[in-house]
Amino acid sequence: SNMVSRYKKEFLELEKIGVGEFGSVYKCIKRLDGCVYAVKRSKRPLAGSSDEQMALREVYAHAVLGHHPHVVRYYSAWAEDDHMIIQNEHCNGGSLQDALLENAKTGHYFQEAELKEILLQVSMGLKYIHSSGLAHMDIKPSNIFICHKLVTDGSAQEESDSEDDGFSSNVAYKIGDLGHVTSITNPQVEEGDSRFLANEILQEQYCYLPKADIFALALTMALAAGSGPLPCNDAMWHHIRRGNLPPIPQQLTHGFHGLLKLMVHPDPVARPSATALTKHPILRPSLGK
Ligand SMILES: Cn1cc(CCO)c2c3c(c(-c4ccccc4Cl)cc21)C(=O)NC3=O
Repeated sequence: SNMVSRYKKEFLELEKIGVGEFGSVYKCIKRLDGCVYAVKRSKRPLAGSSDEQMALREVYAHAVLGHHPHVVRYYSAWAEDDHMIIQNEHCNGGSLQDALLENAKTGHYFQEAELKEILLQVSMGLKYIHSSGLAHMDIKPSNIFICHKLVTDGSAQEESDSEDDGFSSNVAYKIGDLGHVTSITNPQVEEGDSRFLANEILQEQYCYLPKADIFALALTMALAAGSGPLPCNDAMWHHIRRGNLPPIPQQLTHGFHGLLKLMVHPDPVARPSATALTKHPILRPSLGK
C-alpha cells in the first residue's frame, strides 16, 4: 500500500465516537468537501472468514440500498493498511441507545406520541430495506441513529412534513449498521443481538426474515418506552417469545400497546409487515379518518 493512507489524506479526524470489537468509529471532516462523516475503521478480516463475509455483506447492502431518509447513507468504502474503512453519513444526535440511557438517568421516557414517530420512521426505513430484498437482522437501539435538523438561517420556507422526508418534527431516526444484513431470498443469517432475536431465527427458520426485524423493532420500542434491560436468555427471554411484551413503566393506549404486542407475536406471519406499519391508522392518524 502506498505510504500515505487515503484515510489520513482525505479526512481530518475530529473525535472517536465509538469503539467495539468491530473496530472504531470516528467523526471526521472530509477535507475536499468540508462535510462531517462517520468513518468506521476496522481490522481487515481474515480472507475467507465469516467476518470477511459480514464486511462484504455490509458494503454490498449499502451499495444496493441507494438513498432513503430513514437509512443511514453510505458514501464510500475501501481497504488499506490491513484495515477496512467505511464512510457513512454522520447523524448528529447520537443513537437511540444513547437517548435511552439519558432517559433512564432523568426518568423521562419517550411519550407515546414520540414513540409513534420513532416507530413510523424506522418502519419506513425497514419498508425500504425489505422492498430491496434485504433484511437488517440486527435492529436495536444502538443501530438506530438520530439526526437533528440543523436550524435553518431563519428562512421562512415551510417545514415540509411530506412522507418521504418524515421530518414532521425536527428529528429523523435512521437505521444504521448493515453488518448483519442478508438477502431475504438467499439468506446467510449471521444472528444479531440475542436480546432482540426472534425465536424462529434461533430455530433456523428463515422463511420470514423481514418479520424478525419487526420483532426486534417491537422490543426496541419497549426499551424506548422505558422497559428495563432485556434478557439475553432465560425464563423472561422465553416469556417474551411466547408473545408477551416486557413490562413497560408507562400507560400506553390500548391500541398502541396492542400493536407492539402483535409485533412480538410468536408466529411471524401474524406480525404486521413494515409496509402495514407505515399505513397503520395508529401511526398515521391522518389516514385513520
Ligand atoms: C458509534 N457511532 C456513533 C455514531 C454517531 C451517532 O451520532 C455513529 C454513526 C455510524 C456508525 C456506524 C455503524 C456501523 C457501521 C459503520 C458506521 Cl460509521 C457508528 C456510530 C454511522 O454510520 N453514522 C453515524 O452517525
